[in-house]
Amino acid sequence: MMMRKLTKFNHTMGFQITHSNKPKKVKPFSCPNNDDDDNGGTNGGSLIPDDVPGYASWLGKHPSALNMFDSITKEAKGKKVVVFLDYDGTLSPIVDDPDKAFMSAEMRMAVREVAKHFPTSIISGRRRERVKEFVQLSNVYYAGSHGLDIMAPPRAVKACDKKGNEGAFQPAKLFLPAIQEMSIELEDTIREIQGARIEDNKFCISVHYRQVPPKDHEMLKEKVKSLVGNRPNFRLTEGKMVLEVRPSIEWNKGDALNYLLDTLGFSNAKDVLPLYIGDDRTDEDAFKVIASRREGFPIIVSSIPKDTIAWFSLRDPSEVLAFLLRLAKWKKSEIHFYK
Ligand SMILES: O=P(O)(O)OC[C@H]1O[C@H](O[C@H]2O[C@H](CO)[C@@H](O)[C@H](O)[C@H]2O)[C@H](O)[C@@H](O)[C@@H]1O
Repeated sequence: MMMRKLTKFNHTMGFQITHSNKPKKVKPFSCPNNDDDDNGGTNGGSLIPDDVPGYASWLGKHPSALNMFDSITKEAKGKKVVVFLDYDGTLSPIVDDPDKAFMSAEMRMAVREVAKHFPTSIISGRRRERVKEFVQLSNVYYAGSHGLDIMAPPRAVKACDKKGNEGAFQPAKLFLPAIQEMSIELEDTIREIQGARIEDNKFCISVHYRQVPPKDHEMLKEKVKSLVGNRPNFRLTEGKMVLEVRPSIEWNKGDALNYLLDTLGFSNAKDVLPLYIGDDRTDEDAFKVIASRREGFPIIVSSIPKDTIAWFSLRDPSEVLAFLLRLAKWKKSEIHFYK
């Protein structure tokens, strides 16, 4: 269905699939034994994405959003574009130490420019405050913990806690004591595993194994799965060399996207065009929402072929940067044209 729509869209727009003019050198995969992990644009080396088996034909199904740019803006003309961005692997490269996943100054400038022209939100698995520390922008909205902690526009206050977090929408708040207990149990569970670490993301907990010797990966996963399997209040999702322990409520990045569209005042708008850029499995929930709206653009960041329902792709954060800069430039030129 999606492919049919994409094909029709390409046809209507006279679109032609080509590779982007990006520098060819990218780095080898740091973790070759994890099928789901791509290089996130960080590792130095000689692997060329076009040489990755299956990448060229995958790109045929998920064309570069840079090559599609003119078609995207043609579709966006006169509509209200709303931008949603993931953080890790999208705005910042994947690195070994989660505390060092810094965003470049160029990327910050690009996001700031985009946010000047379009309502822009960052939806991350991390705790909301942490993402804000990394991003350091006041003109974007932040959703942390995979959308379980959303700071929406002030006029759309849906929840207010007594600790002063006025305006934050936190649908899993009642789970907080249980999450804190779970965090302690997880620490105990992984204590003996070399390189394993816990990241407390407030409404969810990440168990990182990027720095765990490969021989111990399965053992770590088994231990965490068995702990979480015994706690009906929790569920487990997997990201890039990370297990994400989340409260078992039906709420994901797709729901967060809908919530933000709603609070931004676009719930009934016919001419709204959400654009979501993300690299990880949890971003697929947001892609799904856009796909079902039949308006907007789900864009995956990946330099290896992977299963996705995103229509378009960008190879790594450097292509995300190029795309965002073009988007801001396009809007500026439009404003100038109509003046
Ligand atoms: O939704 P996201 O913003 O993409 O968050 C997903 C996870 O991202 C972070 O982990 C990932 O990036 C780290 C830094 O590059 C990397 O070391 C790790 O292996 C990746 O999985 C974050 O630290 C996690 O808490 C998020 O769940």
